[in-house]
Amino acid sequence: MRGLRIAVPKGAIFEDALRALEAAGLPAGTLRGNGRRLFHRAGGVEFIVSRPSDVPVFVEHGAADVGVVGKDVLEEQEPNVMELADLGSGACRMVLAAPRERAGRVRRAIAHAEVVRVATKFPRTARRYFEEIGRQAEIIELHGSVELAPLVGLSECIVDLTATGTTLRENDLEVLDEISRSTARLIANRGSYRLRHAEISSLLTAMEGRIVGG
Ligand SMILES: Nc1ncnc2c1ncn2[C@@H]1O[C@H](COP(=O)(O)OP(=O)(O)OP(=O)(O)O)[C@@H](O)[C@H]1O
Ligand SMILES: O=P(O)(O)OC[C@H]1O[C@H](OP(=O)(O)OP(=O)(O)O)[C@H](O)[C@@H]1O
Repeated sequence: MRGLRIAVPKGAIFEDALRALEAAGLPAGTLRGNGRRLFHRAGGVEFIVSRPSDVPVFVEHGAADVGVVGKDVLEEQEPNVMELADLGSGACRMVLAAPRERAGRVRRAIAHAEVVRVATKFPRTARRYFEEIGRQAEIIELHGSVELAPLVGLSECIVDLTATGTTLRENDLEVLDEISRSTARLIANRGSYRLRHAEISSLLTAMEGRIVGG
């Protein structure tokens, strides 16, 4: 049987994921400075490096046994995987935001149940939020730089992640509402969790000892 295969997301939580895996005794450091290489085998385990939003896809289909992914992505995709642990890192908030000088107008439009245009990388999360508050929205899906949309009239507001607040501030956007909070999670394929139970639970135990706030 091949070694346990672990999906690591590139981007914002790449470095924290490597640190958590290294702290659990895995040779994840091999992924650092390894250029464009996406598949690594080291110390009896395998690592794949994917786009953050693709981690649950690899794990759900069993192409990876476990993976690290933001809770925001799990809430958006609702993949059929097991969520094993909150790693505490990658803390950010999913918010509704609008241009500062038009924030009042957008607030009133939502309060009066007018249809507002919302740009987002998280269409299901945005739709669910507007359903929960009983308001209507036209969702415009983007794949990045969402903050740009209300600045050029593509939308009136956005649903996006904020961490330090720098991106919102530099684009003169203001938070209207907090939708949820997110941190990085360790997830597992359901079949792998049964078949590789010993390996996955010892990884979980080793990682849990190092979890931020755990
Ligand atoms: N500024 C941030 N600070 C801390 N964590 C963040 C920040 N932005 C996003 N995250 C967390 O890191 C995860 C990956 O975000 P990142 O911005 O690297 O990927 P992405 O470009 O959105 O992914 P994809 O390419 O799959 O669309 C997010 O799902 C979220 O959980
Ligand atoms: O509050 P801050 O610390 O500024 O971080 C928030 C930004 O980080 C993420 O963007 P990312 O860098 O992934 O770029 P993207 O716009 O392409 O998603 C997120 O989508 C925000 O744009």
